[in-house]
Amino acid sequence: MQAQPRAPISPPPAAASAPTPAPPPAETLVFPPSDAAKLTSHLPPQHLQSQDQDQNAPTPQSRRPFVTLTFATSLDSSLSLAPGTRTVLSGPQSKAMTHHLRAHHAAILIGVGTAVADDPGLNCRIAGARSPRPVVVDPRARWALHRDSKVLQLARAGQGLAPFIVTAEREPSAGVAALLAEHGGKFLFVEAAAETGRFSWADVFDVLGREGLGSIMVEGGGEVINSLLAEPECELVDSVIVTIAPTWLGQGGVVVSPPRTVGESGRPSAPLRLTGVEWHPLGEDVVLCGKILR
Ligand SMILES: NC(=O)C1=CN([C@@H]2O[C@H](COP(=O)(O)OP(=O)(O)OC[C@H]3O[C@@H](n4cnc5c(N)ncnc54)[C@H](OP(=O)(O)O)[C@@H]3O)[C@@H](O)[C@H]2O)C=CC1
Ligand SMILES: Nc1nc(O)c(N)c(N[C@@H]2O[C@H](COP(=O)(O)O)[C@@H](O)[C@H]2O)n1
Repeated sequence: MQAQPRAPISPPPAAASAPTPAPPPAETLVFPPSDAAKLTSHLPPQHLQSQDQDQNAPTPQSRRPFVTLTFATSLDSSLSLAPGTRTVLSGPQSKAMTHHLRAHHAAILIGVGTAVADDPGLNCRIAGARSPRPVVVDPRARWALHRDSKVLQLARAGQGLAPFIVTAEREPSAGVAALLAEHGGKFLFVEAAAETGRFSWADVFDVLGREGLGSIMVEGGGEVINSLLAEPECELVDSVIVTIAPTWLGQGGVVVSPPRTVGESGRPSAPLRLTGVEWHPLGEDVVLCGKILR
């Protein structure tokens, strides 16, 4: 076969004079009402779905938000092929379902591992739907957010919101703080455990509740999901919605597998189970909805 002519390689623009790139072309997703109806009972109550739902309240609300744990996984429970790698698992219909969830939660939360690996947009790309507030859990403030990060490009284009970064770092980068402020985002401070450097999820959700965010969809990645599925943190999860794609990613991926528990006999026991389960086929994927059995 004849080789295709290669596109000419243009020199990279000089850093100082580089114009800010235009936001990525807007993608428009459609999630049919007949599919949306199947999810209604698994969504947060309507009054908790939008940001600042308590804006008229005299004091900031402190009630803990409704928490949905939602992610896409392979048949071998992998979120991605390897740490630091973005892997497409959802087909077009289940991707649209995820964006429907984004439209019906006040915030979308990821760990800094995902922010660094994916440079995600975290907006809702269903026409006319609102976008959630992106929240990045970044205890050491290591996410090098910059003007060209996708989430800020989308915020400038009016296609999404700037992130709130939850950190334990008392003096995060002034440059990042200024960039966040310019776009309507900010750092939120939470104390981390001295021995582990980890937050308690209750503290994270409390601080988000006080920001008026009444519902949070937690998207990942692996460490965030596994720590939230561990006892006693799993008590904070109200709804679980998992897209299962008909593919195996093989060994070495970022796997969802919470810590094992040991039963009274001393033998390993299953740590968690879902109840009230529904399975909804969407394209070639299946979407599993349920609640953690208490
Ligand atoms: N298929 C899907 O639906 C999704 C896939 N992914 C994939 O997952 C992968 C990323 O997963 P992973 O590497 O595990 O990273 P995570 O996104 O889970 O981020 C992990 C980091 O977040 C911080 N963190 C997490 N939990 C806590 C806590 N309780 N307290 C304080 N800090 C916390 C830590 O930062 P620090 O190290 O600085 O202490 C930790 O290293 C990527 O490949 C991404 O593409 C992500 C989301 C969804
Ligand atoms: N639902 C779902 N399906 C997949 O196949 C995925 N890889 C992910 N990943 C999550 O979505 C984020 C990307 O969001 P944008 O498209 O950039 O807005 C990514 O960071 C993961 O959190 N999700």
